Amino acid sequence: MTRTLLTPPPPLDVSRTALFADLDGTLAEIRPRPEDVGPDPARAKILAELGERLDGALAIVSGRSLDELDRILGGVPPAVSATHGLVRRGADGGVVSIETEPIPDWVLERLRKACQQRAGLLLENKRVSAALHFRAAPNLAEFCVELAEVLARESGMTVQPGDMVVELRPPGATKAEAVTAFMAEAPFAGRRPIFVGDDLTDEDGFAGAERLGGHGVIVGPRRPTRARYALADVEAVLAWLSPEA
Ligand SMILES: O=P(O)(O)OC[C@H]1O[C@H](O[C@H]2O[C@H](CO)[C@@H](O)[C@H](O)[C@H]2O)[C@H](O)[C@@H](O)[C@@H]1O
Repeated sequence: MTRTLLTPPPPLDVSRTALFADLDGTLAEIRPRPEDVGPDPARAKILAELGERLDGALAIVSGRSLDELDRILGGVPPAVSATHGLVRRGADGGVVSIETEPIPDWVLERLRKACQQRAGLLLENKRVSAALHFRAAPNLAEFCVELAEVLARESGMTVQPGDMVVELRPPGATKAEAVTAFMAEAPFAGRRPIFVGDDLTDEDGFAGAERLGGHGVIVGPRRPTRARYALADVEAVLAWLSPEA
């Protein structure tokens, strides 16, 4: 982990790189609510071109559900990992779900009740996990984390902290395992993994890339990090990934 000043990454070596990118805060600007993020023609063009330049070795590795990723990205690139590594779709379109049990109803009910009783909280049901968002009520951060911890103890689920959000998810796969699984398959195998992301779960992605001889690129000011390079914001990421870079 480092707190020292990190420099921007060198231009992508597209012939040898497998690129893994987070979505929110990395390829898409943070918005007040998850549903405020939608398709974007400029980003879509950059990703389509990048996928071609990398011969398909491009995957989005996100905390979003698979349906959400398809709504926002329109299936480009085809390779995605959803719900922090619990679901994965390969470059060939095959979907692998590591955990298929839906989040228990009683857990959802307790989260729903908390949202009904406190203005500003938002529940995102991702079927195998649930996110309690407090971006509109930052003063409730501690309450949300404590509630998630209680529910995790009672349900055997895991607490996943994030950017103005706390999630409950089954224990198991992380973004690191998603990177490892992609790297065992064509067209990723034999390339050097680079993972770009902004949030806490992206540290798992950075670790996964490092373990296979690659590295991480952190977006924004969050520190400490195990990433080797840094980019300031979404705009800088999209510029780095563009053919003109
Ligand atoms: O791994 P990511 O692709 O970065 O997904 C992480 C979470 O992103 C979404 O929430 C975040 O973005 C929202 C839209 O900008 C924002 O309103 C929220 O405060 C952020 O936490 C998504 O809703 C979550 O399901 C993802 O886990």
